[in-house]
Amino acid sequence: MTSETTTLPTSEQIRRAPKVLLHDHLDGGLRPGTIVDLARETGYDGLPEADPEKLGIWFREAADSGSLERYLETFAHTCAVMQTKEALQRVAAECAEDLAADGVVYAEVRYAPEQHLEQGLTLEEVVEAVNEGFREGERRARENGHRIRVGALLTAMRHAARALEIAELANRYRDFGVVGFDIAGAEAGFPPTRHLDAFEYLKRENNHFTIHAGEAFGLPSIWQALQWCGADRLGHGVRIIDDIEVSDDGSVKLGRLASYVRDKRIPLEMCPTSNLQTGAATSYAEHPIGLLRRLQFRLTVNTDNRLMSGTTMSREFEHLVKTFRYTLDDMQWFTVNAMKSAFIPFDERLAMINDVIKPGYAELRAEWLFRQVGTTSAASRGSDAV
Ligand SMILES: O=c1[nH]cnc2c1ncn2[C@H]1C[C@H](O)[C@@H](CO)O1
Ligand SMILES: [Zn+2]
Repeated sequence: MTSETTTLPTSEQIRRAPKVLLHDHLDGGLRPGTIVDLARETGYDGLPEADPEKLGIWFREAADSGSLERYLETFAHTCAVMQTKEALQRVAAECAEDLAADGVVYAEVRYAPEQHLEQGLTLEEVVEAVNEGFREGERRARENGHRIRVGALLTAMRHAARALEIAELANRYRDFGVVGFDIAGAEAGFPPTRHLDAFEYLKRENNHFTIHAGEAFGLPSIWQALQWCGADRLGHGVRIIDDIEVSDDGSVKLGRLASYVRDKRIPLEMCPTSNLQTGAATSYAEHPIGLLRRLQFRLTVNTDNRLMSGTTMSREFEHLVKTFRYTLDDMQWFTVNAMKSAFIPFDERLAMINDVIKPGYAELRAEWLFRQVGTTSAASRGSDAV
């Protein structure tokens, strides 16, 4: 049988397929050329390279250290050039444009407002500048024939002590471009319960949050994020694999925490390339996404930091297609999972799934029907064609 359900999608199809991105850092996705421009405009002289191409390579290599802590050091340069309203607007607009050009139809992009106050902006000014940038990027994308909707997630840094303040900020801008909250930064030594007050506040406000957990630290971090803090989703969560036993005969046994995560349909924001760089996984082939997909966890595919990982949503899917032979059906499964797990209202998620995602994949799946037949004669093809 020949149909798109059995053949692998091409790079072009992967790019055109509607995609949903839940885990992408604004300060981890700048265009290298923009960093160079902004450094010149704002007088930042700390960049390790002045040439955009070399700078892009520098970020990828510096982030390729095998350690989350060293990976995070590279953000000093991106945050350094994101300290004015104009810079934040430009970076946010380009982010929306780049995602849309890559076929992303819905994205939740996160950043830590507290990291953009060095030149006197207030937290509110930061949020409003980024929101304006996203709206501008959505407009420009539309002019170029793409449709995208971008929501912001406000991140608090886990080594700092401003989580409650940032959670309040997220709540205040809830109907104005901000769809949720997150904590990020070094995981080992900074358990999510340090910020329990922020999570309890958001729960009382019926608001949504995700927590980076189970990336550089294992099960205790995931357990705390879910059972103490009440996270709606897990940023990464790959280490849940530590609670799953695969025997030599192929049988699989889930521990209590892994069972809970699967039974409760807790969304896992998988970021394969980022995990290879920080040492959370050793190769695409051995990335837990393969097993977790087979076990039907609620998995989503994400970029984390497009600049540091030299990646895009399409590239992440290309790696998965090549490694696990995922089809368009698999891509749709990941995409519907992501849309179900988004922080916008249910009716909007449903409309995105039914009116944008499913028709988009259906169109791609139907392409083989319209492929032009060659000049081969019926005789040379044999007589058993149906
Ligand atoms: O993968 C990550 N794990 C933990 N923290 C991260 C990761 N990627 C980026 N961050 C941090 C660095 C950024 O400055 C911050 C806000 O986007 O979030
Ligand atoms: Zn992240």
